[in-house]
Amino acid sequence: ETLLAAFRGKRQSKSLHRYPPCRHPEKVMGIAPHADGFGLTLLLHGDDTPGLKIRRDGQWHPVQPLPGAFVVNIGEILEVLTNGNYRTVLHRVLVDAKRSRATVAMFKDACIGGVVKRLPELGKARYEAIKRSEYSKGHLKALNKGERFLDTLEIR
Ligand SMILES: O=C(O)CCC(=O)C(=O)O
Ligand SMILES: [Fe+2]
Repeated sequence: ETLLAAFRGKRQSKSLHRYPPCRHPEKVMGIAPHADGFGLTLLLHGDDTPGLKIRRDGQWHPVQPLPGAFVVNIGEILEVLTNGNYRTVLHRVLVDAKRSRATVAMFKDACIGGVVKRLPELGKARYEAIKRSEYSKGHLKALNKGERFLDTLEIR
């Protein structure tokens, strides 16, 4: 219930992606590695061209497109809300040599009273609480450096 409340009434945004084919797919990157910066992402494939890869156990694994099905991505904010019980996943997009690819990503924001922090019932915080507005700045800055903002919020 408190988790639902963190999402209720928050902003929803979308990105439409189109990745044209490229004869030298190894030379370009569709989307560089990142973790999504909101609460939850729903990703819909518009075709069955592969391209999405997730990072797990030090390797990139392909995500098979399933037209009509959503790929659900845990955003960094959901990781903080759940105090690390749900983990965000680093992902990237490679382009295809012959086929174009189209996706729609929907991002749902979340926070508690304007702050990104763990749900109060989840015990000792594993991440620093941070104002939603400050979080955005930090996330963007980290993104540009190819780093994860979450790593700087983690309390060690
Ligand atoms: O197009 C995709 O498969 C992924 C898009 C994505 O990662 C994003 O918009 O954050
Ligand atoms: Fe993403």
